[in-house]
Amino acid sequence: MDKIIVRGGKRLKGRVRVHGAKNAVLPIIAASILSSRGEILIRDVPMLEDVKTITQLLLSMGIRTELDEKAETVRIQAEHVEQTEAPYDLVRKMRASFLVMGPLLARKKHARIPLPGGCAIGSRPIDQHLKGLEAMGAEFHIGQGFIEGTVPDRLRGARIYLDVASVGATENIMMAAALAKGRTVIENAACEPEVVDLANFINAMGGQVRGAGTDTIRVVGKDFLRGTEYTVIPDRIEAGTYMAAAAITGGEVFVEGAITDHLNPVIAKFREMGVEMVEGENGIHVRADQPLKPVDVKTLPYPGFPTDMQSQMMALLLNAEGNSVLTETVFENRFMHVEEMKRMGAQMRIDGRSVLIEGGHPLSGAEVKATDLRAGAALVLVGLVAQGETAVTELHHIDRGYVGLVEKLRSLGADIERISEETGEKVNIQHSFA
Ligand SMILES: CC(=O)N[C@H]1[C@@H](OP(=O)(O)OP(=O)(O)OC[C@H]2O[C@@H](n3ccc(=O)[nH]c3=O)[C@H](O)[C@@H]2O)O[C@H](CO)[C@@H](O)[C@@H]1O
Ligand SMILES: C=C(OP(=O)(O)O)C(=O)O
Repeated sequence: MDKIIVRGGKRLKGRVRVHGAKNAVLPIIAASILSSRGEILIRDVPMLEDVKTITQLLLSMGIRTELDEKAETVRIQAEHVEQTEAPYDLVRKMRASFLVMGPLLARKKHARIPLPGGCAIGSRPIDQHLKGLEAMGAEFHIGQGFIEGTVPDRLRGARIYLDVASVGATENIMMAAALAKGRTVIENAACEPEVVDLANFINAMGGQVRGAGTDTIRVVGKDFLRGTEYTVIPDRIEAGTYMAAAAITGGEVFVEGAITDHLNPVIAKFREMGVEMVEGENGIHVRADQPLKPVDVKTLPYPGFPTDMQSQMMALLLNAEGNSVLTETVFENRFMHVEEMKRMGAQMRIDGRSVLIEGGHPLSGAEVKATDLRAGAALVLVGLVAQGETAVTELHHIDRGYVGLVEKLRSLGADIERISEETGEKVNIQHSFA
């Protein structure tokens, strides 16, 4: 097991490049299963553990899949899909594995996938995925920890109203609808940029998806989809994390590749806190030379403030001069990092779905554990300003979603390294990706 060691007190300065979006590339790779002709080439693929997991999943189905780490590409040839059962070992590592359900049902009329289960941030049910797919003619049977879906005839288009604007359910239904017979309408659909990216990818394969990015998506099913080349959007959450790193250290950083439109709610809150945010040609300049002001924040589905930036925002608010309230409305249990931050001197209290934060108290380094992916990044952010040394453990969470976090922060001037707990030696994660 590795840990990240960070010694606080450095002001970050420079330029950092944002990689492709994890939450866009995972559904895009899953959607490749829909293509029965030609080859798919996906560019700007972040070489993350989650990407490795989903490509292994495709390989386990007999789909030709090749990751090129240097070129940051994935090539997929899905003419033959030999296996429609997903191994538990892969699904338990990553909930997004469930995104192969829609494509498999559409393409092969069968899928058997281990139930993804709960996780650190909440129970995360899949009822909306199933409701949508059932409306299109799929039948489900649950047993022995698996969910098995079958399609007696061919999936057919349907009108589906989602009770919650779930990102994953919208994506699963959209993918299934792309090969269904007739027209599907998804109402109360999720509007996240990653949903739009998936729709664009399906269209690039010859699909017909309209309205992605609004709450009503219309899909006309096609008889087949074909190979294409596609470039994934930049990761707005990774961008937001580096924006927070600049702001928390009173630094000045150009976050290259960040798309302002995708980050509006985050940028607005940073500005309210007194951080200068200037849109550049291909990114955002962040400059923080004033004390941070406290603000209230509530997470919401897009275009609201993203839940995936909640813990990083908390790190920032701990350093604001005054009290803030941070409310989480998307997941019911996404405050696991609060106790870890308290170990570093944070003064805050959970009150139902909100956290009352008293900013401005001194923070000191401690050994803390990443309780989920974004919580891990947030603890590193606190470490950047805490006095002394912070050691962040349970790095498998961080590795799911950040390419070269340590290297990128170090290039901005942070005093940070990753060491192996067994040998005490430095680890360069970019070389440890198999
Ligand atoms: C791989 C990926 O893209 N992950 C993102 C995706 O997760 P994911 O797609 O799992 O998140 P959802 O949008 O589905 O979940 C939002 C809320 O809806 C609830 N829900 C969801 C499905 C369902 O069938 N029933 C139901 O009640 C969930 O419990 C949660 O409270 O969107 C989340 C919300 O922006 C992000 O935090 C995750 O980073
Ligand atoms: C919660 C996240 O991802 P996942 O849905 O894959 O767990 C995340 O990216 O912050």
